[in-house]
Amino acid sequence: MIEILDVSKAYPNGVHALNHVKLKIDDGEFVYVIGATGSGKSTLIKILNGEIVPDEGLVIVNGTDVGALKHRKVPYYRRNIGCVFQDYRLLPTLTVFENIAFALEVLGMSKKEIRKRVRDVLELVDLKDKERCYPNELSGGQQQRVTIGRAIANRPQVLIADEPTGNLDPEKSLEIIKLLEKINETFNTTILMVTHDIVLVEKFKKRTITLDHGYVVHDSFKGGYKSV
Ligand SMILES: Nc1ncnc2c1ncn2[C@@H]1O[C@H](COP(=O)(O)OP(=O)(O)OP(=O)(O)O)[C@@H](O)[C@H]1O
Repeated sequence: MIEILDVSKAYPNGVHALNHVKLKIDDGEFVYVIGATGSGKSTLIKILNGEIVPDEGLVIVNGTDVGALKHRKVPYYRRNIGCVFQDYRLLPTLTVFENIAFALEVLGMSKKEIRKRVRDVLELVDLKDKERCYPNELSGGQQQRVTIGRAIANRPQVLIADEPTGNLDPEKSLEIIKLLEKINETFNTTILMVTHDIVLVEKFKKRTITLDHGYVVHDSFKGGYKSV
């Protein structure tokens, strides 16, 4: 479970990026985070993955007090948080197979386990026939599917996707959201997806949290809308 308890964050330039944010997200939920540019969405994600520490309040992810983590413990915490970004961030000199395998090698998995896991992941993201390709030989949608595969290869409990469809056309965006839904259903992974794509939000209805100037101004909670 993710608990964000009265979290505020201001940057040194005086911008209050988050103000008294309170949210509770259950295991296995699929949640959109929306809001205008500068409303605090990325700051919320950075606080969740331990990149920045809140000035006030607590962030508890699966029992871990993220803000209190020692610097050297953050990489271990992040093993449980898969991250996907708009700009894919694949390693250009590694094949699709190697990109996903690399994420598992650093966790110390055996070669045999890695091979099996990568094959399973490639099947899930429907890219078995592309395992020997390099990222620049793939379309944007395919690259994003590899990134998602890499992010979930070690079965994290939480997947954070920051504008995963930002560079894709509507058809490819649809594929990505369906893949995220499949991951959510197959592994019960909690998914937080930051998006500007209101068409997707309207079409694939899910709990939607709206930020405005660092405040949660709306939270549609499991179907019915509740204001905060
Ligand atoms: N490192 C930083 N230093 C100073 N101000 C920052 C920093 N990062 C973000 N901000 C400011 O904090 C506010 C929230 O930024 P944030 O990046 O969280 O918004 P966002 O909703 O993710 O925006 P976008 O949709 O454009 O990505 C903005 O006013 C932004 O200018």
